[in-house]
Amino acid sequence: MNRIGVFGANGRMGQALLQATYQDNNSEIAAAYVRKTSDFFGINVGPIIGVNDIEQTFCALEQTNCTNVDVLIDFTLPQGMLVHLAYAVANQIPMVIGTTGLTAEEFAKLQQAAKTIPIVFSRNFSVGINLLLNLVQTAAKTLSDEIDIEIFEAHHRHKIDAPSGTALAIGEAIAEAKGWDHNEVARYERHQDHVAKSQNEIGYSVLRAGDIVGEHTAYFASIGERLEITHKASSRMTFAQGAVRAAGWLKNKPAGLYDMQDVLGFK
Ligand SMILES: NC(=O)C1=CN([C@@H]2O[C@H](COP(=O)(O)OP(=O)(O)OC[C@H]3O[C@@H](n4cnc5c(N)ncnc54)[C@H](OP(=O)(O)O)[C@@H]3O)[C@@H](O)[C@H]2O)C=CC1
Ligand SMILES: O=C(O)C1=N[C@H](C(=O)O)C[C@H](O)C1
Repeated sequence: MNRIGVFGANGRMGQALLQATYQDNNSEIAAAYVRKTSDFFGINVGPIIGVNDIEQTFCALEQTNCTNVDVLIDFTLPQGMLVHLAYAVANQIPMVIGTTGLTAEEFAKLQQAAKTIPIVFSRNFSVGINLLLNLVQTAAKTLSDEIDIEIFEAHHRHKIDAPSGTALAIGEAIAEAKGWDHNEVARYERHQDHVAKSQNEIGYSVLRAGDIVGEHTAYFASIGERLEITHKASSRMTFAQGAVRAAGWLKNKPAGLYDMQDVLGFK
């Protein structure tokens, strides 16, 4: 059994991760971590995820009874993730990370940690998006440089980072296929520009509304035709099951930075 510790266990993804771990035949919930200040601290996990045959309570990292974990999973916020990462490094525990919105400095810390522990970091753990990352590279390589490339993403009203980690991963994959520096071609803002778009740019647009789980479209448009490659997630269980799969894959891997494409064998 892969004994999994879930950080941010009370969050939207945290609860989905507990469910996915519980449902996976090769995994079990070893720890459901919340902040000590959380309303969930000390209450039973079972009723929260709709099962009655587990006895764990939501616990805090500071507690010694939250140990004996094979793999840690983090879908929180960058600030929390870095604290959790330090704990994983100090205790030499492999880690699966889905937290998005990292700065370059925060990502550099993750890369540094991966020199001592194995880490799977992915901005989207769904199979579909990981296939889409390959499809957009094929489109970018095949279509002429005169094509306009734009990325649209839509998420629920609570999401705080924008563009989404997935949208940026799509843009970076396209830039790599084109041989462009993503930082130079990414265009996040057109408000009050009053200039037509230039070639060799990747424009991002963002929608936040209601309970949208996650939608992404890459547009490749020229005069007379347009290719749109779209992925729509309708359940967070898709991401959670991918992360639990990654945790199983990671368990006995050497230190290094991996992603979901490695887990799926797409590379
Ligand atoms: N890679 C992927 O496939 C996916 C990634 N995500 C990403 O996962 C992250 C979480 O999303 P979601 O579940 O919707 O968010 P929620 O707001 O529902 O949950 C966030 C969780 O993180 C905890 N948290 C926040 N800050 C800290 C901190 N400083 N220390 C410890 N814990 C902290 C919160 O605890 P508290 O309640 O106490 O504030 C909460 O449990 C986001 O970055 C999102 O983009 C989401 C879906 C898929
Ligand atoms: O915050 C979310 O909900 C999601 N975040 C990830 C992202 O930023 O790309 C993945 C998914 O789209 C859901």
